[in-house]
Amino acid sequence: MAHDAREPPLASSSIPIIGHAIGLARRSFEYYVDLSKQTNAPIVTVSLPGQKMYVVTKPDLIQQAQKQHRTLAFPPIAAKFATTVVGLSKEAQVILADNVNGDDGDHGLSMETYTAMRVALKPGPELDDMNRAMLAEINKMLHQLSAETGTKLSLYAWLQDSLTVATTRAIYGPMNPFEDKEIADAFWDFEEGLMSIVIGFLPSLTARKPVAARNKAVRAFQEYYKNGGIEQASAYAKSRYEVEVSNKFPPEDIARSSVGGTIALLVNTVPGVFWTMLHIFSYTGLLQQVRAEIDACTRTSDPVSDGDNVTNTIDVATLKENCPLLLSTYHEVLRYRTIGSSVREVREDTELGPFLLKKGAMLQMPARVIHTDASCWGNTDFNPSRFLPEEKKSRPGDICFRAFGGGKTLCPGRHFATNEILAVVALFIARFDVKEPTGGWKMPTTTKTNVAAAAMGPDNDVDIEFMTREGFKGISWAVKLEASDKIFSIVSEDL
Ligand code: HEM
Repeated sequence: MAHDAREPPLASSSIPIIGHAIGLARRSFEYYVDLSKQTNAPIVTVSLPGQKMYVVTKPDLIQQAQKQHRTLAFPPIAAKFATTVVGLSKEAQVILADNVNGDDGDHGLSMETYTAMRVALKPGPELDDMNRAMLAEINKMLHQLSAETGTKLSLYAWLQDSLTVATTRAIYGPMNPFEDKEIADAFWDFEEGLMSIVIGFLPSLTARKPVAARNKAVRAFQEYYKNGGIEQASAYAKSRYEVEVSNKFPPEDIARSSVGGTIALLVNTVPGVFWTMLHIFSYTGLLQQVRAEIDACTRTSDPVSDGDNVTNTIDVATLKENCPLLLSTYHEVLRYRTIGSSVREVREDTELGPFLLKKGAMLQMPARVIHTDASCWGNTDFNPSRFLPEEKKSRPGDICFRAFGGGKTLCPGRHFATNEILAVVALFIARFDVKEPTGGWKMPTTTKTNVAAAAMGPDNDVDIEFMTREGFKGISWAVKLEASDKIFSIVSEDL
């Protein structure tokens, strides 16, 4: 592949033509880190069979790339990815392609969907309603655990099953298709085989299992819409649906797009809770400190004025104001455990700083490279105190934190996800004691992580043994959220 001297320096490979493709297949998200160490340049050119790719390795250059969103564009890639992953019809592809990148204004399915999602997910009454519905489900899911004596649990499997129902019920309402365990399992079979659908030459042959699982979930969504399930859904689901109907998206494609949309809802939140819990359990002394913060903002009902039953109430808004170590730990888990790469298509020859990017190439901005860069973070070992307000002053700019991407495509679900993760973690820690496994905690490896995800996935589950905390037996628990007018500023754009 021709290389202009003004393009970013070429990353070398010992095996010609396919060397980088092999590296990516073998090392997954760590390959970008290998490349950045090997070249020590702010951006490198990586030659893949049939595709030129640039990998940005420094946050300043990422900021510049984000500002050029017309020529370094995300929506065209998202549209192609969605088309393949959920199997959109030809008719739907034409509708989606119309003004896909917003070059002719804000009209069209692509642009209107982004706007609808951002509006419904921004802090305010609509998001509060969705969060409250989600928190009520989370409280039920923890209630079902109530363990007076030692109980064993496979942590990841439990989180995946429970959060799938809790989250999707909050989004799709009481007729939510994922209430049916078969549909929930079909969704996760589809998600597990997602990359084989993307890479497959003829997915219906080469990715049979995930395609069949996806189609099962699609049929369940078709039934849901036919039976009017959307009428009782959240503002988020309703506004997406209304945009699709007004753009004349065919009904089957609306169901397909809903299966695709559920990926964003679930795939990063489940590992987000899993890793936050494991890091808190395993880091010496952290569980006790975080628990003391949570206990201090748990309200216990007064048996005289509130009745005989003692109820402990946790307010997520209070947690976010009064538990700095819990928040710092969550923030650090995201730094340490996210890998998401913001991807852009180079739509015309574009200058990025002193470099020339060629039309047709793909631009990757992997969070993992920035999150493991010692020039941003100093010592990059896991440090739960890193994001405490007092520590923050001695850290470089927040542009180094890339867990939710940034710029125009900054994750609009970050507030919803943050509330969900903090609520599950806080309620679990407040209610239960966890027994340290014989031989200590072992963090699962993450080599099988789906590279399209934003968070690492564990290669194996972790079995935990837990029981109700001493002195907390027979207590009822409630979780609530006062109006979230004070948001937790997790990325520099929120400040
Ligand atoms: C811990 C959980 C989550 C993480 C780590 C995460 C991370 C990300 C990342 C890295 C991006 C790409 C940003 C870019 O390209 O610059 C993204 C985009 C997106 N996320 Fe999330 N996300 C999470 C949860 C959620 C949830 C719960 C929702 C929905 C309620 C959601 C909805 C979206 C959407 C719609 C986009 C596309 C935005 C656009 O293209 O404008 N995410 N997310």
